[in-house]
Amino acid sequence: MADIVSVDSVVKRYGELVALDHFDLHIAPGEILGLLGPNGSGKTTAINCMLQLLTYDKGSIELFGEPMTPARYDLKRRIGVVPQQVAVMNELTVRENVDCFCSLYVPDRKLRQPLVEAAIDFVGLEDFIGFRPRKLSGGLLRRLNIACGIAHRPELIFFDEPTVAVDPQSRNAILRGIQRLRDEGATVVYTSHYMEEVEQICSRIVIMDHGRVLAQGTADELKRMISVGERIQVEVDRMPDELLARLRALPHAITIEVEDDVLVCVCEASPHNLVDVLRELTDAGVTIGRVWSAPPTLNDVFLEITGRELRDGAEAGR
Ligand SMILES: Nc1ncnc2c1ncn2[C@@H]1O[C@H](COP(=O)(O)OP(=O)(O)OP(=O)(O)O)[C@@H](O)[C@H]1O
Repeated sequence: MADIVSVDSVVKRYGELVALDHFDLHIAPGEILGLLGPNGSGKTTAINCMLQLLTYDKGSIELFGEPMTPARYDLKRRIGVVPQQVAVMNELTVRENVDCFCSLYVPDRKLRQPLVEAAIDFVGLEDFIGFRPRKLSGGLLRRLNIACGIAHRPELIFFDEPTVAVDPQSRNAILRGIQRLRDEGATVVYTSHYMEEVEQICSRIVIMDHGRVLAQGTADELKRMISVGERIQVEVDRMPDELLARLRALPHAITIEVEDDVLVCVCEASPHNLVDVLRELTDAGVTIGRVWSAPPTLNDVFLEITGRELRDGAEAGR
């Protein structure tokens, strides 16, 4: 089937700054595509170019197999946007807000009414229909933002960091909702700083930085692209320097550190890593507590591919 989104070699400059540098993106129908990148990597710029909210300098963008231009209202009607900043009208109630956004696409009030009800049910705001936004918690506001973006039943939906500053219950409701939208036939572009969310719901992930695509694939494919194969952690009572040196000389060791009496060994993939580490520890007479071994995370992928943490300092505490 033809791609729903085809972005080819798009260049977007803000003065001297190249925000998109020959950016490519192809999305098949029914995908939940995770667009991952550190702050300032160009995610929002890419989305805004696709939506024609920004002009770009070079390249081409097709949506639903048609060239996307600012005047293609027929295509825009088939798209839903849930922006990063909550964008609702404070003087309107929850129901009026959803109705107002939906009316931009569905002018007929009779046709609109069931769509508005369905969107409110979808995000679980039935008990709040008469509330004005300032009476809603951060999580409920985000859910209202989503209802406003999806009420007209778009085929392609952009979620730009929809779970920032959201309580865990609302976050889970939002993630389940996105999966349901996909199950009902929508294609989704999802940007987030939270890798566990991306891993949970996205069928494919694109990692970008400096306006370029650095890697793409399923979470498992991305994990196989990097050198890290395993992270072994062992509780130890002590760690003599010469033992640390021996561990660092093991054939597949990448980094060996001790953090709060836990030895953390990041290794390349090999069937013998755990046996090798434990043998060195027992030979040295170190007392061993709990032992964990885990495959690489998307964070490892991100770090190795971009050289940067996905979360910046302000958000790392979440
Ligand atoms: N209107 C603008 N004028 C000038 N530079 C801009 C403008 N908007 C964005 N930029 C710059 O373009 C680059 C890409 O920004 P963009 O907002 O697309 O990144 P992002 O990946 O969405 O970041 P974040 O995760 O923080 O939302 C950044 O260096 C940013 O400072």
